[in-house]
Amino acid sequence: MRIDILSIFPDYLAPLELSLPGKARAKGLLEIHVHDLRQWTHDRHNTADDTPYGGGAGMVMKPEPFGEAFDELEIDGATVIFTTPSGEVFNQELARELSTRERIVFACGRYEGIDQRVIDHARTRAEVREISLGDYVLNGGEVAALAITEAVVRLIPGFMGNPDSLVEESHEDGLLEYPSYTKPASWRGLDVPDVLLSGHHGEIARWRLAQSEERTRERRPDLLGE
Ligand SMILES: Nc1nc2cc(Br)ccc2s1
Repeated sequence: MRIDILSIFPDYLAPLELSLPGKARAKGLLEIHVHDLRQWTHDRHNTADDTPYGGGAGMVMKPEPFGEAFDELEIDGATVIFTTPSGEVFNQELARELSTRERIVFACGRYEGIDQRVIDHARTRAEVREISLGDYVLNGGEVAALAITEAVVRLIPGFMGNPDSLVEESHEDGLLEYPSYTKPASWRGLDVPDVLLSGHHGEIARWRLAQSEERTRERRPDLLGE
């Protein structure tokens, strides 16, 4: 998978140089390229935004820099993700879907958003998804691009050292994950549940499922359709 990220704050994406995606890069599974959108501006001030037609507060990101970036990056056939508070809310199902893509290009919005014609133009040459992290508003799309990238790349086959660790995660089976414990068996007067020390794998599996169902019902009844 190749990921390109367009932002006026490229340093914000620096965490992508850390270990998680770096391992995949080393294995040849993943390429990540972060681009400063201002390299496609040509005025003295490297202007990437302007006032909105129709008036209103705030600024809108200009279409020309994105258009030139799309041309140079040759986005045709890629999946272009616009991170935006008005997008579909990201979830594990969407992460799984995106992990199958060969090429993802993120266009990170700032200010009041990106000129609509950028999205409309992108749809003529690529798969476009408009994605939000949740029902809250950030100051820009970079944090969303970081989160989506991490959730997606860890699902790329061969990326995680132990693929089994992907199976029993929260949201993988529509439930929240059961509580986990490790040594010591007793800590500050708190003991590990006996069933986990029993060696009875069937009982352990039943206990873990019951814990997942109880935790999901308490914290996320929406995941159970309740
Ligand atoms: N939840 C989200 N908020 C925002 C805000 C901006 Br500005 C750009 C993208 C996103 S995704």
